[in-house]
Amino acid sequence: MFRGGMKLKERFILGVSVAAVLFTFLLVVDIQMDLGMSGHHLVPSHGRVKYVQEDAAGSAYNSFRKRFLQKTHSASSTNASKEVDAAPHSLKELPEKKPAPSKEPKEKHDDFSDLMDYMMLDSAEREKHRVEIDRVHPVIQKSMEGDLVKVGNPTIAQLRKVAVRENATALEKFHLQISQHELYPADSELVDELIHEMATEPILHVSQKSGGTQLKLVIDYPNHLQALFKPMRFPREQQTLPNHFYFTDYERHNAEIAAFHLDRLLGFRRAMPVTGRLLNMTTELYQKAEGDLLKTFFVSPSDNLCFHGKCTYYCDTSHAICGNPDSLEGSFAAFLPSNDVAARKVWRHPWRRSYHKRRKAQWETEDNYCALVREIPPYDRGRRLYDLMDMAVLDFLMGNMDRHHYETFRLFGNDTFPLHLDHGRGFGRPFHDELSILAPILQCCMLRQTTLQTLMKFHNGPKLSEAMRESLGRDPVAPVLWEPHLEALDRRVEIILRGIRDCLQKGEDLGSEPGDEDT
Ligand SMILES: Nc1ncnc2c1ncn2[C@@H]1O[C@H](COP(=O)(O)OP(=O)(O)OP(=O)(O)O)[C@@H](O)[C@H]1O
Ligand SMILES: [Mn+2]
Repeated sequence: MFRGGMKLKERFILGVSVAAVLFTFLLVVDIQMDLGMSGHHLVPSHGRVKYVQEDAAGSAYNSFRKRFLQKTHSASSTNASKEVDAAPHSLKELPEKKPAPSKEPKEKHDDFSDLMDYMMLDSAEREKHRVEIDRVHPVIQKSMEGDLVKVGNPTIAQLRKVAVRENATALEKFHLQISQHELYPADSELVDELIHEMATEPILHVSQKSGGTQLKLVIDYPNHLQALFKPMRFPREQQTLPNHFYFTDYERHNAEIAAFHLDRLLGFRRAMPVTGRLLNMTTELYQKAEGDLLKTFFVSPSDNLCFHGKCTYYCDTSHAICGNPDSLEGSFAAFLPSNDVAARKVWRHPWRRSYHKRRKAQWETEDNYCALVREIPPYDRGRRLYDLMDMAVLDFLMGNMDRHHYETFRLFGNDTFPLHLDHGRGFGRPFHDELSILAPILQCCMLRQTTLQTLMKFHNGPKLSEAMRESLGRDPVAPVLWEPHLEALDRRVEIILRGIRDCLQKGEDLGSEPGDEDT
């Protein structure tokens, strides 16, 4: 009797659990597809929008081939298409290309051991292979100029001949230790210190940052600590609106936080430290603002304190940033050194987009665009072109299409790293892999060996998503990313590896695929 009762109870609990799981599943599907069953839409202010669940790794490639690389292929009658047109030959060192991974969960893990084998080859063997696959330039750059040469890596303090004062603040110390090849060393304690200070120190003053298209505030703390603040505008689940161009997409504060962690995990260390923080709208913003910024504060119909600031995009009453009811989340990026400590040079990115509704950029139409770039200083020598490949890796992983310019510190000359700045438009479309962001890598067929090794490590070892989850878990506004963005990272790592494999394989022509030509 008693046992029978338990069974009934168990059955009941089981039934309820199954129903709950099913309901959650339906709700998730509903929200993803915006079918309207949940009765709540993610984008109420912009009406109903359908998101398309897209792109297995393979189909993403095909669409990229069609859009960008096919032209190169069809122009292969000119002999200027070596970069992407690898002629078919036999290949002894590398195993045959494995079938493209599909969405099937049972699919065998492709460990890319062929790439591992390649990295074991010595220079002579690599050279032989390069000739065999008919490539003009090496694909994977080991040591030498493309790699980070750490012999002689002077810091700003050394070059400017200033001693670091004992009582210098964390940000001053950070600025002075920036070196020719990285913003901070792998074991930097200053980064944690800075992050802690930006997240906890009292806010003394708030003003608007001039320049740039969207609202940004300069936050002043005690001891000359300064941060660049980007406010939260949307919940984490909000995706890029399908009809928004990358250049009109809203900036996401959490993308700035996540990009810093991603840059650090990839071993680049070219992004300034960023932390999340929950602010009190009244005491930490309204009461610390003045002048033009102060004039834009108002109380919304639902009694929340709001402001919109002054800027080119989305700085008006209908795009106000409001407290909920009185707290506001934001990203805080440590301020770069001022111009008198370390002036920066701004470079146009060779693979920048057109930033025009209808126009295409040169790299989208030019045959063999990479060969042109390779001729032009500073891309003709040293680390810079490899740095652009790293930047493409970072941007592809987070889906950032907004890389029009980049900056370097002048005092280091040309043989220095590009700063990874401005990632507010990353992490917008977790179900879409934007292959065109990989154009530099796929058109030039080149990557730094250290970057490849890092990607391989994350593909075969503990996943990048896990490392990010753990790293972001320490942020004050964790969870920083919506889960699908983390899953996208692992999928995209594999896509990059497949791109590099294609580059290393004979008979692999990124410019074409059988039956692909007329579509
Ligand atoms: N951490 C920082 N400290 C100081 N200045 C910064 C920092 N990050 C970026 N900047 C500067 O602020 C300017 C604007 O930043 P950002 O690119 O993030 O804004 P934006 O609105 O996205 O600009 P745009 O619309 O032109 O892309 C940049 O030119 C950069 O030089
Ligand atoms: Mn920007």
